Amino acid sequence: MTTTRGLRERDRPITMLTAYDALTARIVEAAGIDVILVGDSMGTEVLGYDDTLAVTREEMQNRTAAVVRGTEDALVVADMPFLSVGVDDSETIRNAGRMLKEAGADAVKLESGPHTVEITDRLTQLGIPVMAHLGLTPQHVNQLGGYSRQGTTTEAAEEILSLARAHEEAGAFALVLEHVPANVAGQVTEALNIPTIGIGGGPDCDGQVLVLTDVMGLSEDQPPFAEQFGDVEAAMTDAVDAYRSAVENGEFPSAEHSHVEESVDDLTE
Ligand SMILES: Nc1nc(=O)c2c([nH]1)NC[C@@H]1CN(c3ccc(C(=O)N[C@@H](CCC(=O)O)C(=O)O)cc3)CN21
Ligand SMILES: CC(C)C(=O)C(=O)O
Ligand SMILES: [Mg+2]
Repeated sequence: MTTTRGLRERDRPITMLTAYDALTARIVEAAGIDVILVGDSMGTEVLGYDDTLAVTREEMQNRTAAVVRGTEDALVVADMPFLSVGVDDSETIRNAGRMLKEAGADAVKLESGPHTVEITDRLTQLGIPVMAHLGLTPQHVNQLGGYSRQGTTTEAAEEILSLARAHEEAGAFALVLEHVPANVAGQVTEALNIPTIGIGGGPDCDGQVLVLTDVMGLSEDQPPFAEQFGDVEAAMTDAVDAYRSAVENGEFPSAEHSHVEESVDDLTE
């Protein structure tokens, strides 16, 4: 079993992948992934929203509970959705605490910035492990104007490094680095003791994370840093199409899927 402490002691890259329900969590755990992130990417990937901002705490908590039910002992991290963190501290603590207490998550992830240093410290002290997240933070899409690469100047990279140090100091157990240059992610990784987990951050992070639907070939828009490792959409389409045509052709259900009960008389006599 992977623990938030044990993550640091791996001798190979950490693997993290998103899952959004018991079904996908069961598959991801069985495939040997170290950490399951119930990402707020759920909003665009399975709930049909245009971005992640509309996702609610209830939705994230319900899906986190489903992921926990679908796994045996995977390390499950619940992503805190837009405005479930930061409005005020007691609300943030309650929202994060419910992910552990009610949904059974092992840790929470917050999209980080200067405003999350203190709350990361507070949550950690209360016993809620925090995964930090710097670089591209998609909940800031309205300020960023898109999902562009972050930390592309020395000044911007220094800001990421300084926030990374501050969150490590505040007690974060790991740091996601999203869509930053590989040399920036590499230097941040070098400077920290906690593990970094990159998504679009190059090979020098301590681990990697991707969105499950990108990996499986089930997403409508794939970021440039993602890789499609399978074509599950084609497999699902084939199965649905085969079912539809078998029903339309009268091939399904066949005798083996049907049962005739001889003891029932002709009902129209
Ligand atoms: N399927 C999926 N995969 C993800 O990795 C992901 C999501 N959804 N939703 C939430 C965020 C959004 N992410 C994204 C989405 C798009 C780009 C992208 O296309 N970037 C281009 C265009 C940048 C621009 O808008 O200016 C790039 O060249 O950087 C990057 C990250 C990463 N996350
Ligand atoms: C891409 C990962 C890091 C994430 O935050 C998500 O899936 O919501
Ligand atoms: Mg997220």
